[in-house]
Amino acid sequence: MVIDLIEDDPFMGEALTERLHLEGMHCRWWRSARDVTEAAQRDPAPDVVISDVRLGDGDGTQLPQTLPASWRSVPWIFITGYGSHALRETLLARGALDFLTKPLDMDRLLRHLRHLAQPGRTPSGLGGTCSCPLGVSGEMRRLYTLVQRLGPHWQTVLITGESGAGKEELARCLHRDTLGPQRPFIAVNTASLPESLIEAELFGYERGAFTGAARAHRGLFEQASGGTLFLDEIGDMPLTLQARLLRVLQDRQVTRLGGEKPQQLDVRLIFATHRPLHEAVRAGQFREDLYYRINVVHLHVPPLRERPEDIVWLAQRFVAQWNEAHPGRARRLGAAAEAWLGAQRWPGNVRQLRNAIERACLLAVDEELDPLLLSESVPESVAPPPAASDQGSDGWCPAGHGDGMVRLEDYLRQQERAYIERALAHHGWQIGVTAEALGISRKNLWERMKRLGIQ
Ligand SMILES: Nc1ncnc2c1ncn2[C@@H]1O[C@H](COP(=O)(O)OP(=O)(O)OP(=O)(O)O)[C@@H](O)[C@H]1O
Repeated sequence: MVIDLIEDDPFMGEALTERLHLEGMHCRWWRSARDVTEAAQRDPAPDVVISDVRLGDGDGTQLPQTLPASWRSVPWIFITGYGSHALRETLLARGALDFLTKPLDMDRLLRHLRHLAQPGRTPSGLGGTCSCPLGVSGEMRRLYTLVQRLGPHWQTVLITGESGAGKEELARCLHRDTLGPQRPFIAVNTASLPESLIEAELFGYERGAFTGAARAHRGLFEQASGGTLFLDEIGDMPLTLQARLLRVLQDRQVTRLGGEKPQQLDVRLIFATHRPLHEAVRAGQFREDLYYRINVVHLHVPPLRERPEDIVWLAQRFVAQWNEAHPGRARRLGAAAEAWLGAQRWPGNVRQLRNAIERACLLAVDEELDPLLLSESVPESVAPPPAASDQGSDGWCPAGHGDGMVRLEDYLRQQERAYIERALAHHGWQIGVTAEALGISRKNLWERMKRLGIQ
């Protein structure tokens, strides 16, 4: 993998190139906007660009626009000593992979580079005006490209992905971008409705169709007419209803319960499930004919842990949403909080991340969110509960100063030690494998173990 570094500060440039060479990466260093512009006329584009924002002879953020298109289509990471939240948002929205402030979080930079170097990854770049509302990772941008290609014509779409990964968010995005926000979007969780009610809710009923049907009721198919009906948890739908749904898909008509006149169906149906449907088919819990019928256009939302570039981007969005809804109680993520967020696996996906941010925003005393506060919102976080002997009187915090708090450095050191020990145990104390899993070099792991007293 070829990395191009654009950096006018000689110390920073030298330190970075040396470090990347030590990590076994090939890095070319351009000291000015002019140098890289000349290089771009004669050399092929690298695999990734790391660029300073303020260059002696130009603005690094404008540089991509002046370079050939092939240079814009690779990932760009911006680094700066003068970070602003607004600039960060703008660059990420434009498609930058990340925006790092100096002093650089080297581990985070290396994580990105190693991730990009993995075989089979198709990184995406700045794409000019491209702005993906789903995330900044290559995976989410690819999904968004698919959404745009689908256009308004497809009538049936299947979305799969773990719970909380963003299936409904994708469905809403598909609806907005291809049918338009003014059309109806109706979401229904088929697993949350009692079996006896689902049919009446979906198909509607005529007056007197059953005891208690005092007046006619428009079903969800009718209510979503001209727009989208999003049917969530389709894998848990009862078999009897599956048969009825299949008929709807075949005839594209719906009839109210107790009614006689079928109505033409003018609705896009988006089905979603967190269950592997083919397994449900094999287990006899899902009709095979229905499976083939709905599995024409299939979009898969990867879990958050498989697209770590999205974590901080999403977190920033949630903080920005909080700030908008709570004027005068501004919150912001500092480098420590971002590093902590990026190190989590988020088994509950984006929903869990959103909840953690909202809770921390609510409970925070200071503007900058404390990683400790965030970790309390994530019970499955890498942070193990402190040993009983370490707990303060209220049981949540290691004893330190008189107020029950410990210094942040001590807390982070404790977390780092526990995480590395856990990783080592998981990988049978094999240094090489553990270092690779943690995204650091063997040497780096040895150094950390020595510093943290891990034997
Ligand atoms: N790309 C995204 N941008 C902003 N918010 C998102 C994104 N993806 C998910 N979310 C938020 O995360 C939460 C969970 O997302 P969503 O409901 O779409 O997940 P899901 O996969 O449909 O979950 P489930 O299977 O449990 O229904 C929601 O609050 C949603 O707004």
